[in-house]
Amino acid sequence: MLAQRCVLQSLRVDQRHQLHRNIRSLGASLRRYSTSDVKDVAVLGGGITGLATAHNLVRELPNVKVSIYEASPRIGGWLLSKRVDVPGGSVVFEQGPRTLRPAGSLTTAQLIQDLGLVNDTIFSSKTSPAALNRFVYYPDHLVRLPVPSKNSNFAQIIFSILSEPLLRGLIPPFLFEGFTETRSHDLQDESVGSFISRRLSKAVANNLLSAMMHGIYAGDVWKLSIKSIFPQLWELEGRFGSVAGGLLYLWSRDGRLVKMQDVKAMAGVLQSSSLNPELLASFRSSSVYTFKNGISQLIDRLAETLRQNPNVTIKTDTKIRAIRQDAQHQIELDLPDQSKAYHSHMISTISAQSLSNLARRPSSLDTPVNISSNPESTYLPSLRKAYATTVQVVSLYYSDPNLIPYQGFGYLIPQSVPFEQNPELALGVIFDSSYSGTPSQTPGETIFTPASSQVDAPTPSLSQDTVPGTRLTVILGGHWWDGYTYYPSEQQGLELATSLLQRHLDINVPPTAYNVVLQKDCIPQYTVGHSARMRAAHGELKRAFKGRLRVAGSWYTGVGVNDCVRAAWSVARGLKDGLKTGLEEFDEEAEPWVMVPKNGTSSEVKEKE
Ligand SMILES: C=Cc1c2[nH]c(c1C)Cc1[nH]c(c(CCC(=O)O)c1C)Cc1[nH]c(c(C)c1CCC(=O)O)Cc1[nH]c(c(C)c1C=C)C2
Repeated sequence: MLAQRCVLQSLRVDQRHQLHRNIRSLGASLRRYSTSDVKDVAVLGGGITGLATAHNLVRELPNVKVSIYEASPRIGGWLLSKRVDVPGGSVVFEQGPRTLRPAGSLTTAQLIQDLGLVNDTIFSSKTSPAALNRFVYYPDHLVRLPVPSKNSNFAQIIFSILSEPLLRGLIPPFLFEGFTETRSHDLQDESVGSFISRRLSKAVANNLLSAMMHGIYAGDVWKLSIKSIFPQLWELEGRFGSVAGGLLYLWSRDGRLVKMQDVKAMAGVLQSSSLNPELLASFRSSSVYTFKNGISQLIDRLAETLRQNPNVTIKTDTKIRAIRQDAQHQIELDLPDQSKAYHSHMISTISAQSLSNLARRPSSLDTPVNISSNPESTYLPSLRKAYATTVQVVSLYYSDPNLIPYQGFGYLIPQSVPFEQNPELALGVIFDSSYSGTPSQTPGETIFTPASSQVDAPTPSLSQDTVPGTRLTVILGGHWWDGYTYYPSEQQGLELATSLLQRHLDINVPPTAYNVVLQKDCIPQYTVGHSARMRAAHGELKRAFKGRLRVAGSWYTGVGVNDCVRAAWSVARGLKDGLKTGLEEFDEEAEPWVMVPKNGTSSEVKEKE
């Protein structure tokens, strides 16, 4: 409550009035919209967003029936961990996301607490190698990114900035950013690469930002949208003429820039949550976390809890063929066995393109049409061009715990690395042993010791693997494979990964165990124009489905697991509050940015007019 009051106090008078006007108009729409209209909700998609949406629905609206429709035989989507037997024990191979970030993710914290997973959570402290040691491969060796911390050796930082081709020449663009020309008013969006080249330099875009885009989106820095991916940077340039000028201004006021709707969401979370202070303290002191049996533990526990609820049905192997609204405004679904199902509301968490395909106009239902070439055939044409990158995830376990001389989360390979150094078209390598806990040989004994006095060992008591060793993941493909119709086989993927590791890390022994998986179309790409397309989709959803069909998930408001859990929370709450589509943040009338105190509790921030 204190944090909420401080956030509200930090708003300008006119912003506070605007917030009160919004609350009044929300109250008015609530009077028109009764939650008794929400009787039974279909959730399309059984990945993390779908399951978390169902969880929040039964929490918020306990009398409502929820049916989850999943096209494949298993639930969980991209979150999948596999425990594999190896000599002397077992190790966990992740096939998709593997860690979660605690920063700014109260809704995920609440979910973990609700599911009773706190004691199975492995936290990596902010001073662990996983947090401090980040490497980029450039041009033919690993470079540790200088991260200033209280124990930093500044002489070493200066030396690496001067001697490393990756970092040399980095300082002048940052020093002069404040003096570069501001964008023209007509520019509505541009690529991350183009923005960074304009404000800093092309080398920073190609060498550093492209590596970062590989690690998050497996995407192309020259296609991803600055406005969607780094909205604060875009806003700072727009407001203050330069990012540095804006940051300086915020720093001098001890504030940060956030979207008004995030302030409201935060206030909502704080109001409705009952977070355990110990869990909050663990969140504050860690950089990433995962679970003892891998990230799938979140899915397994969610599914178990949902299955125990008599109001929830999970239908796997059920591929919906079409969606429409019937004469009574109910959502009508065409099921695979030619029968129909009716629901008062539906929340779609499947891919934007699949949804656009399902929401076809009646005239186009009997004839097979290609929606990407005929926008008129769907009610949701703005979603039809969305696409995602495909990656191959090659997980490897070696029984030697001292196989590599590096400790850290792993390394990323930027777009600028020449083909001869990356003929495998790899995006990066993750050192999974860095965040997954330390297996004990005998109870209480830890295997690893920190590489230097700068770092702490990971939590010794919890560990994913039951035997010591080195676990690595090589990620191949991403945007390099855009337009491919053929991908490497499992055997080829293994060969590509091991040849890369031999060249980059001098690993010359075969892995003790491995797992190769192709994740087709797994990371949605927020390319230039994403926010404009989403704004149009918001209008299309409102017009065609009048609040009965809403969307959530990685295709819209953030690709991370935390983003999906947050979207699930807000779409479920929105159903209770009568909001319309799940894409409200793209609405033309969405509130602007506001400045709030840095920690939500510091002194009041006064904004310059
Ligand atoms: C399967 C490959 C994936 C790559 N990116 C993602 C996946 C699933 C999605 C993703 N990765 C990160 C984020 C940011 C926010 C978050 O939820 O943590 C997202 C949406 C960051 C990240 N990337 C890697 C790690 C270990 C992390 C988390 C921890 C951290 O930042 O410290 C590694 C990594 N992911 C990919 C590659 C190529 C890669 C290489 C080292 C692609």
